[in-house]
Amino acid sequence: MHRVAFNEQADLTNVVASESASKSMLTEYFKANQDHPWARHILYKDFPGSFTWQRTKYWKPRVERYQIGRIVSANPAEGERYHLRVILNHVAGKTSFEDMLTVDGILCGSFREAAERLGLIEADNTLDDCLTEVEQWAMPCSLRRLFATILVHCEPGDVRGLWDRHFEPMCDDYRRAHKCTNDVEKMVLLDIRGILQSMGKDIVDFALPCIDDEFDPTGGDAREVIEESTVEFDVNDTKLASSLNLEQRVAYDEILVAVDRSDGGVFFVDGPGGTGKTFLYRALLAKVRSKGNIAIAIATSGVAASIMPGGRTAHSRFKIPLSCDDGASCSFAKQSGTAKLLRMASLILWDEATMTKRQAVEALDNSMRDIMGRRDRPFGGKTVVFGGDFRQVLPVVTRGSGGQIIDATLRSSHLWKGMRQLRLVTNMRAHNDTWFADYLLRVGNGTEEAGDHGNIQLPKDICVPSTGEMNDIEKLIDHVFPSLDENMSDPNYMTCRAILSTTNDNVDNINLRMIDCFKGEEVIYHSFDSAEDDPYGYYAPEFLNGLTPNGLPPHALKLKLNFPVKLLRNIDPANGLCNGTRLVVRGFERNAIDAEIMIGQHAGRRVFLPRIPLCPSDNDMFPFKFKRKQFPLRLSFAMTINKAQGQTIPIVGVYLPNPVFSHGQLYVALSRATAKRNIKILIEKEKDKGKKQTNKSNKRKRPTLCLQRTMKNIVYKEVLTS
Ligand SMILES: Nc1ncnc2c1ncn2[C@@H]1O[C@H](COP(=O)(O)OP(=O)(O)OP(=O)(O)O)[C@@H](O)[C@H]1O
Repeated sequence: MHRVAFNEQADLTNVVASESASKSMLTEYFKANQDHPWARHILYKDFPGSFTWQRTKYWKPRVERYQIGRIVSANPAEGERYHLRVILNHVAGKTSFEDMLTVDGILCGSFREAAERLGLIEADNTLDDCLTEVEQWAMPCSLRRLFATILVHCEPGDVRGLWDRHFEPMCDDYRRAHKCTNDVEKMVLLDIRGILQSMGKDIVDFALPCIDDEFDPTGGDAREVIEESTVEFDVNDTKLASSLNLEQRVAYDEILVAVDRSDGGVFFVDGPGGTGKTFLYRALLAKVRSKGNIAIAIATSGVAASIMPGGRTAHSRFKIPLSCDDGASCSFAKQSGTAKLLRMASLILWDEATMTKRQAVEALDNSMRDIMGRRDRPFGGKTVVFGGDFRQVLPVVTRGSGGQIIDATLRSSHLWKGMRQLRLVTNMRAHNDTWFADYLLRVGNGTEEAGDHGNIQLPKDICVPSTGEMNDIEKLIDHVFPSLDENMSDPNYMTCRAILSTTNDNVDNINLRMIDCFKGEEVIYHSFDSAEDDPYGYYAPEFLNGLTPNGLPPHALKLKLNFPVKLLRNIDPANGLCNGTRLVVRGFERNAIDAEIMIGQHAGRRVFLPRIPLCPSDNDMFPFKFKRKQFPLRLSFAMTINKAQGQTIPIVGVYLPNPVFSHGQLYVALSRATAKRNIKILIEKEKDKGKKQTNKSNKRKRPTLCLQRTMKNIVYKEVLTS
């Protein structure tokens, strides 16, 4: 498959028969791979970096000078030529066309089939394959959950076909106990309906068989009420009340008095990181729920929600508009299930409220006054408890000034004055290291003495020392992940450690290094990318493959067994699968990933994830609508500081190649640790940054890095003063 240039007058038979015509850059690339085993890891497009193309038609190993290569383009409409190119762009070391067509020992009939088998282009039946692969060894209940996930997140075209083809494996457990096929079908449908409801969807929106009302055990109750009234409370949590410290006890008693009186009350539990706010919430939730009453636990972020029993994000539970202005309301009606739930609830508990925009809280207040018919009482006279720490990260206001951020906080709300303040002051996370606890508080309050450039001094023993013998990042990695080889399959080892940094780029940098440190076979999942509104194919697939906007997984997702990963979407918040949930990879299929939840009340649960279509959250990022079909996962050896808020991480590394840039970031990073000895921080600075380039050749020199012991500490004091 190559082009031949020949003279107009030449005899075509001779042209075709000539040795020169049988050679092309591609056939000689195959030959070079046969002759030079060391070249077999080099992709075709990168070949000119190591070889030069000779006039006499062969690739000669390059002696010096690096060169960038180029590969002729092919449009998807060109069929086989395009698919050949897709394989060349992703697979190195091929030695013949036949070798290119051979995948897992099977000779494919076309490059399209080979690319499909390699997972480089999307097959027509990936969703069917996903279910079939998981059917081999998953329990029917896990299959039903995967089926519901596919309905909600994968945009299946033929829902009824999927149902028909996969019904049998989904009903295995029910069939063993029931003879009647009709009954079995209704039971499977009811289970799927429940799962869909927990994902915020209604089964009637999907082309599935109807459920007879006589089979409906819910008796027509609103799903929101059923969900919350059936949240199981951990019996151990009911015992937490006896180990509350004095400040927690005062708060606990005062809130419960308000709940028992049913006459309302709005509280704000104010405590620096680690003072046991979440511990207190668990005790409160268990107490109220153990009496058969409804306590709604919500949090601003998915991660914080997944730590609380029965926790949901505030936006999903109360249908708060994602961007709401002053005077907004939640988008549920007075007769809706959400309104019914709110009227029935004895307690509403909102964690990490300091991270939410005040307008979201005001929207809930507005709606509650309405549905309770008590416009004069905050939250319509319900007992509502907010909690958080203004020393930590505040609401995100895109490109907002300090003033705009402060104005967006709950503290600037008209509701703030009416909130009864309950203060926690004892750091229970670092209670064995009082020096560290005091130091953290000074950092959080902005009272730690700052030097000339507004930087604060970090304790010498928490900074990675620079010895010049080893790469400094590797020293940080060694501190956080010691003896990785022996511990890589231990979920406890993985759960209690992470490296934190400010930006996604820094985090990706660390995660990529960790891939090589981790033993085991690497599996690469490639995404299927498209520009939705580009019918003429102006945006080439490899251009789209090169994009990795915030919040999306990479085109080539590299995984190994037991890798820690984090979820990038709210797949099923009610069952612990929120944006930010930490998981461990336990198994691979071509179209499904088996993972185990690492933290929160659902820790230990196994879930199957399909590839799902994902779009960037910022619609204006590109001049086209970018869509990536990929597993919604990123590695989580390292994560951003903002994502770590709310989590206790006993062994923490902090990587700061550039200064922190927002209020509370340094404090959140440091305060995840339980003691000074469990945290290491690496602050790099370019040595000659700011100095003028004197190099005459004007070549950019590789920057030399030096380690620092000082760091900027951004604290908006206005938000901390009462
Ligand atoms: N009364 C207590 N007895 C024993 N341990 C406690 C108590 N209160 C809190 N802890 C422990 O202290 C640690 C920090 O508590 P918790 O996560 O509740 O703090 P937090 O205020 O929610 O922190 P953050 O603001 O960082 O989310 C946890 O490991 C928790 O189990």
